[in-house]
Amino acid sequence: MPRPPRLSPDAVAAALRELPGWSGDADGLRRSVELPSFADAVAAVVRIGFAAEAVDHHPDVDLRWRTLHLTLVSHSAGGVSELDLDLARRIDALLP
Ligand SMILES: C[C@H](O)[C@H](O)[C@H]1CNC2=NC(N)=NC(=O)C2=N1
Repeated sequence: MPRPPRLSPDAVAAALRELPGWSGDADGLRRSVELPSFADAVAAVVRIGFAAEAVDHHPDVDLRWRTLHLTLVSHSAGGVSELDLDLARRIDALLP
C-alpha cells in the first residue's frame, strides 16, 4: 500500500494549531507527557504501542522514569505525513 508523502512546513504548522501539546515542524512532531508513576508511563507506552500496531505506524518513544517523550515522523516519507497527524490524535485520546 502506498504511504502518504511528506507534508509542507505550512501544512504541518496548520495541523499543529489543532494539536495542543504537540510541537515540531515538517521533520517531526513532538509531545512530552508526565504520568503519575513509572508503571503508568509503561502502561501508556503499551496502549500507544497497540494503537500504533493497529494503524501500522510507529512512534519513537523515549521513556525517562515517568515522562514519555514521543516523536512522530514517517521514515518512509523523510518527514511528517498525514500518518503522523492521525497517530498524534490517536495518542492524545489515550493519554490523560
Ligand atoms: C512495512 C511497514 O508498513 C513499514 O515499515 C512502516 C511501519 N511503521 C512505520 N512507522 C513510521 N513512523 N514510519 C515508517 O516509515 C513506517 N513504516
